Amino acid sequence: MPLFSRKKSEDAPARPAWEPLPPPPPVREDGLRSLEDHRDYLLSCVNELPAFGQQLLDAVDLAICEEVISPVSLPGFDNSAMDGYAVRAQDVASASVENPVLLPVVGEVPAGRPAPHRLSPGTAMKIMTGAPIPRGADAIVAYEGTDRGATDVEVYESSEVGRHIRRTGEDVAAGHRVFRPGDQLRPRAIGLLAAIGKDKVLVRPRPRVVVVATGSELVQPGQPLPSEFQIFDSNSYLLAAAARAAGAQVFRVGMVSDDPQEVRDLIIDQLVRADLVLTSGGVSQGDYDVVKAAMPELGATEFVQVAMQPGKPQGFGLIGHDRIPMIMLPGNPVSAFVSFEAFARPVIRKLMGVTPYVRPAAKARATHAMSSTTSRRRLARGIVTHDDDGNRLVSLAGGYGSHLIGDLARANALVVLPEDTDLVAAGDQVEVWLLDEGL
Ligand SMILES: Nc1nc2c(c(=O)[nH]1)N[C@H]1C(S)=C(S)[C@@H](COP(=O)(O)OP(=O)(O)OC[C@H]3O[C@@H](n4cnc5c(N)ncnc54)[C@H](O)[C@@H]3O)O[C@H]1N2
Ligand code: MOO
Repeated sequence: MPLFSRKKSEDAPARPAWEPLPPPPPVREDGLRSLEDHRDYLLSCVNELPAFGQQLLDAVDLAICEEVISPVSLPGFDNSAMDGYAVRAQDVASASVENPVLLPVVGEVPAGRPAPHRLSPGTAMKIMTGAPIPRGADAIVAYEGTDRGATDVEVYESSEVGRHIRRTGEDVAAGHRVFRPGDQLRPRAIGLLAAIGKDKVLVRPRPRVVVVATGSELVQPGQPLPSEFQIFDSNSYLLAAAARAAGAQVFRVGMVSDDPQEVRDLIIDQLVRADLVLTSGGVSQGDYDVVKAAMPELGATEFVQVAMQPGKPQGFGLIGHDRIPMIMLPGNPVSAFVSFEAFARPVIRKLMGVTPYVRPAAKARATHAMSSTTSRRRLARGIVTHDDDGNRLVSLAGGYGSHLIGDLARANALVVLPEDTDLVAAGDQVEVWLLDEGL
């Protein structure tokens, strides 16, 4: 016993009283929270990132936050769809290969310039694709229907009023709304914005997502494994790649050991550049479950068990004074990925303002029996194919274990096996989350 001992409260550094998390949804009688309740709770705890003006090419795939009314018509003026001659349809009505019509060529209109003068009856004017139709002309004859003459042209085919003429506003009318807030700017949309003369748009930025893997057993890929009992860190790559595919700007920090102070120091350093922090590992019941041990000191946190397999242990927090959202995923690689799909991807999409936040569910016919787990939703790894009629079929990509990253890599879907069902029979329809496009 020391003679003098200081009071405990003086020893321990004062722990800031973090503003608590919003009230979480209640757990079920078995102590688990449903997948939907947990996902909706996380979504309710994050806000869309503020919008800012971006150059067009930096806005690809982002959600626009303004209504865009086209200030111009597209096309902006009647113009030619072909290189050829502007004529009056009635002047070439009788033209054929046997009986060509001969017209004097009275001028030329390149793209970007007006016609030199009005087209008089009985004459032709050379015209290039995109050039404005001269007043007096009402049809185009393409070069291929003529002898391409420079001073006079022999026309071998008839035309009709409007042939090869692209009309003002037939694509987009001036004053028409071309985008509304929330639309995601795919490359085609970027093309339209440029076509109506916009060089900047108001969009929500890509969320900056910091990815950290925890675990003293982890070794950086590319380095030698110091012992046969260590493993390469796959989760930080898996999660970074998935976050990038979801639209985030990713900072893969890599690995940190199971030392709580090291984890805290690293997270504090990273908060400054994060809109979201994703970690893997250290959220279960183990003696070294470092994330669970370290993070409550840095913010308001919650560790909960979700009624899903894999992905049961989950952590969430609003960290630091800026309350940066942090999703603490379980360490088993398949658990980390499935949890990313269920929770982190919707959150990233909400930060970006891109809807729907959740992947739309699809259906597929099971090609063989699949077993669920009692009271937990099973998200099995599946391979979706199509039958001859184009209907979706799904079979399992290997086993149910949450360490089977080889099977995960072969899968293109997650098969949702309900908690109230023990067995899905061959031929039954099941819900699938399609992970790749075009399935
Ligand atoms: N007594 C109990 N033990 C466990 C429970 C439980 O309820 N009671 N839950 C199990 C479930 S379910 C899961 S999921 C895991 C989650 O554990 P942690 O989040 O604490 O993860 P770790 O223990 O750190 O790692 C689990 C597993 O994954 C491997 N791992 C971790 N990080 C990586 C990485 N970056 N790259 C590749 N592999 C990684 C790690 O080596 C472990 O094998 O807990 C169960 N236990
Ligand atoms: O729930 Mo854990 O994620 O099964 O492996």
